[in-house]
Amino acid sequence: MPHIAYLGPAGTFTEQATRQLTEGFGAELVPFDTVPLALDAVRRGEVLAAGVPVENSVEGSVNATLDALTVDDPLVAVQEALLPVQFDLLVRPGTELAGIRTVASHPHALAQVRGWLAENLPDAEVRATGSTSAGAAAVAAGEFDSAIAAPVALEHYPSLERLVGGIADVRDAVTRFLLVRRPGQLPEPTGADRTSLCAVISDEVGTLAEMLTELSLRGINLSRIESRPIKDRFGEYRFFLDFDGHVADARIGDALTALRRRCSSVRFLGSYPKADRTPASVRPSASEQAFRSSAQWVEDVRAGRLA
Ligand SMILES: O=C(O)C(=O)C[C@]1(C(=O)O)C=C[C@@H](O)C=C1
Repeated sequence: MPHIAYLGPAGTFTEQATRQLTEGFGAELVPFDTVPLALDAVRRGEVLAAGVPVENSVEGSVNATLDALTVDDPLVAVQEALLPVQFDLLVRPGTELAGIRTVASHPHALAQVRGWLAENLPDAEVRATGSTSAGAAAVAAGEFDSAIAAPVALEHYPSLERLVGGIADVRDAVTRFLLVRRPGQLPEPTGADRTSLCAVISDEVGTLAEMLTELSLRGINLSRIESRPIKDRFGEYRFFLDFDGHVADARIGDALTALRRRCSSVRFLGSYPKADRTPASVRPSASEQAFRSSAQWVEDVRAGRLA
């Protein structure tokens, strides 16, 4: 039975997403305290894959995940899931809103309920934990008065109760998760795929614009660009790009070839089916057929088959 890592303990949104991503595999899910630890277990081959959060529609990128994907041996995403997020306020029985002095949760969760906390628990001290369910576990252990947790957390902490449900400053908030593995056979192209990569470019006039032009010239839709500091040199950044298409598609392969030439370094982070299954729109000049016939034409010219 394949073992799959996730950000634990049991009852996180990541666990829920990882169950969805591995449905039908008969996988055993293994909790880790942090995303980097989960990814290291994949690198060492202790687990087959890891489910990790990458981005939230309210709070943006999960930087711990992005950073952990750029260090050590490369890993690639093979599947994507989108999960709606709303939170419960969990407490020990008998606790009332007025008696809450501390509220614990993952920083990304706390950021998504900032408005609710300001209105309902203005005097409570906010404490960051490694995950939403780590917050719930700490409340069960008596360390904090309350936790902002995933609705599924209650199943795992039966000594707690839901004081308030459906908490969210933004009603339709969504978090995006990836299933990440060691490099190997890529998922088959489906026509509705996303490719992710991370590129470091030199600090010179126009390099970012030129990198993006390589995509737009080939009609490739960029769905996300994010920069993170390179860390060991001030003022230098790595760019995370997500765009429509699969590395097996001619236009994507052609764009990656160009990026590899232009950038100081490029790390491929995977080509995988998009969770929402919306097909990529491909202009006629960027179609497989257009790439094939023009490459054939160049070959014919080189071989002297055309005048
Ligand atoms: O703590 C959890 O439950 C997680 O799965 C992490 C995480 C995140 O990193 O964004 C996942 C979804 C929610 O947006 C809040 C927290």
